[in-house]
Amino acid sequence: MQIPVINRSRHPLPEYQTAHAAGLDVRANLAEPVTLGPLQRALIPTGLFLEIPVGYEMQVRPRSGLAYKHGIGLVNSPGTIDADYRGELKVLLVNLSDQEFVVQDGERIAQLIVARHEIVAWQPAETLSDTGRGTGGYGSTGSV
Ligand SMILES: O=c1ccn([C@H]2C[C@H](O)[C@@H](COP(=O)(O)OP(=O)(O)OP(=O)(O)O)O2)c(=O)[nH]1
Ligand SMILES: [Mg+2]
Repeated sequence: MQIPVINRSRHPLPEYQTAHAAGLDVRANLAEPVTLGPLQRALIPTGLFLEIPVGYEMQVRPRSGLAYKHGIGLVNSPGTIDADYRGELKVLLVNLSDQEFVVQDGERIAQLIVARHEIVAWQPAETLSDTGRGTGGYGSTGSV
């Protein structure tokens, strides 16, 4: 898929790091490093502006290495980039560890996945079809 992109960052475009990676690693574009204290969050700019095709969305997902080693996640995981968004792609990092974490300029902070989505037309109804599950949820099937 081709996605028009304006790169106003000092860094390369997001890239697949291995042959069959699902996610394109995206880099922070920072004039100076950002320090995240425990439980602090920050909207990190990327310098990228995209035009995602209609009928598709982009998901911004955490990197497991940052999550495991430093407790860095995304507050809104997965972030959703809409096809009609023309602003700068930003990444909402949160520090879930008890140590400070410094986000460096050019650091790969998240990964981007493009996915097709349906467009819903609601069909108002009075009843819904019967199922074995019915209204059960939230652990109704047990844990073992
Ligand atoms: O991690 C994210 C999430 C969102 N966005 C941008 C693109 C997206 O299309 C727009 C709106 O995001 P969302 O719909 O999740 O936020 P909202 O709180 O519903 O804002 P809005 O009222 O603008 O839709 O913000 C990002 O750059 N990064
Ligand atoms: Mg919205």
